[in-house]
Amino acid sequence: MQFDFMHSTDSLFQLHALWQSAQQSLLPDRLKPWLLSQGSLTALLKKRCQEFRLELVTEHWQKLPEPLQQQWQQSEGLKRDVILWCDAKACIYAQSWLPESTLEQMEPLARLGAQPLGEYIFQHDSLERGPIDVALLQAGLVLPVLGEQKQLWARRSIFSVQQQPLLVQEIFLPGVLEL
Ligand SMILES: C=C(O[C@@H]1C=C(C(=O)O)C=C[C@H]1O)C(=O)O
Repeated sequence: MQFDFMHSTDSLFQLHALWQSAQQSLLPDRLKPWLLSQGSLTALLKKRCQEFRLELVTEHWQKLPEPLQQQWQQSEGLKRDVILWCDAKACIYAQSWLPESTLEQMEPLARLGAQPLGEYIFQHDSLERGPIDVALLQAGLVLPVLGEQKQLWARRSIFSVQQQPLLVQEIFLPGVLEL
């Protein structure tokens, strides 16, 4: 299935999703291990497929969403959207926000390109992962090709690397269930 992300929402913040603690959520059994995985999702996917591929959808310097401006007391950062493919199955649509202070502290994060974000941050001893929140997103708002009827589970965490924050949001696409 070819995904048309060009019309996807610019920011998942626009979806006004109901994010809840993963620990307090009733999660589907088949996705639970993926949604609760504390380690690198990239590493987990790579173990489950022959050919892993990262598709860089967008990487733009822009205003942070209002909630992140408040939380991080910064106004701008890098928004990075990728699709993680496993054996030609689209598995994860990830949208990450990296504020200016984080990029100043770790310059390679500003030029990851096709290198998975996880491969960089999980090699740092200073990496800390905040709690995982989950939400059930109206897929049609993110993936029009899936139509309104589909709902997709998503998770998000705020990481800290060398005491600098970044937000990672991951939407689990139907391909994950085929692995
Ligand atoms: C945070 C990770 O990085 C993965 C890769 C991403 C990227 O390259 O932008 C974003 C989110 C993750 O799916 C991870 O591997 O857990």
